[in-house]
Amino acid sequence: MSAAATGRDILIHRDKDELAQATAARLLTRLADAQAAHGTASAVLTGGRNGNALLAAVAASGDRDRIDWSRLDLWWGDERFLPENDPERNHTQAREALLDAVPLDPARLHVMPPSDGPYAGDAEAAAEAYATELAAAAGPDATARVPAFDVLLLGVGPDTHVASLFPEHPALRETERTVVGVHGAPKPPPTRLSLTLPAIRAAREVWLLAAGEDKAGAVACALAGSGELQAPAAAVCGSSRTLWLLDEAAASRLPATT
Ligand SMILES: O=C1O[C@H](COP(=O)(O)O)[C@@H](O)[C@H](O)[C@H]1O
Repeated sequence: MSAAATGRDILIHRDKDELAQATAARLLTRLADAQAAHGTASAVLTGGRNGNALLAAVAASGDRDRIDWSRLDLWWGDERFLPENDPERNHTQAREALLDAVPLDPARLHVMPPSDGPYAGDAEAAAEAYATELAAAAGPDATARVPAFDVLLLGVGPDTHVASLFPEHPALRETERTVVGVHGAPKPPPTRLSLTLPAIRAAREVWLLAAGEDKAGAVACALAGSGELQAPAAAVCGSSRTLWLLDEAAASRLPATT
């Protein structure tokens, strides 16, 4: 299913700070609604500049305790395969931005394995372990081998990558596995773990974040209907909603009719 198949919404905020604050408010509302509807909520986090800015805005929000943090499952869309606590790991950066400041249930915090843990340098084994954890949480009735996440966040890279799915990379062609080891990534570090397109598309809502001039070409290219292999951001969608959250600089090359 392509992103075009489910349609998409595009919201443009003035600048990166307004984008982060408005998205934090939107995320807290979405998760509070999910907890009201089915007791728990689930979100998939993204790293990178916009992902970290969003988490910092949640941390600073006066509304952050509108959600019950102990009934929130947090997953990762991708991770840089580095030693535990490495400052370049997405999880390390998220801890600093938000996670250490809120009362999460450690059993609901689903961290992708580091490179120095039990999988010692074996990204494939680490990916398989995370896929097993996802499948266990999906439950026996799930149509996919991952939970139907309430919100899955994706930062859009300047080359249109999302999670650790890079243009023309073989990981983009994966149709069976839900998590893969990514080797030879063009952005450091070269070895990463990533959800695959089928796992991402199982989410109820997929939100793509992009701020800044350096993202304008990627946003225009993905929203112009580029091929999935050329522009991974064009390949993702949620089963209920696909929402692009931009600032004016990132939206500056979109045609006026978008
Ligand atoms: O390396 C990564 O990059 C992307 C985008 O990051 P940005 O700094 O260009 O916004 C991010 O979404 C991904 O999680 C991360 O591993």
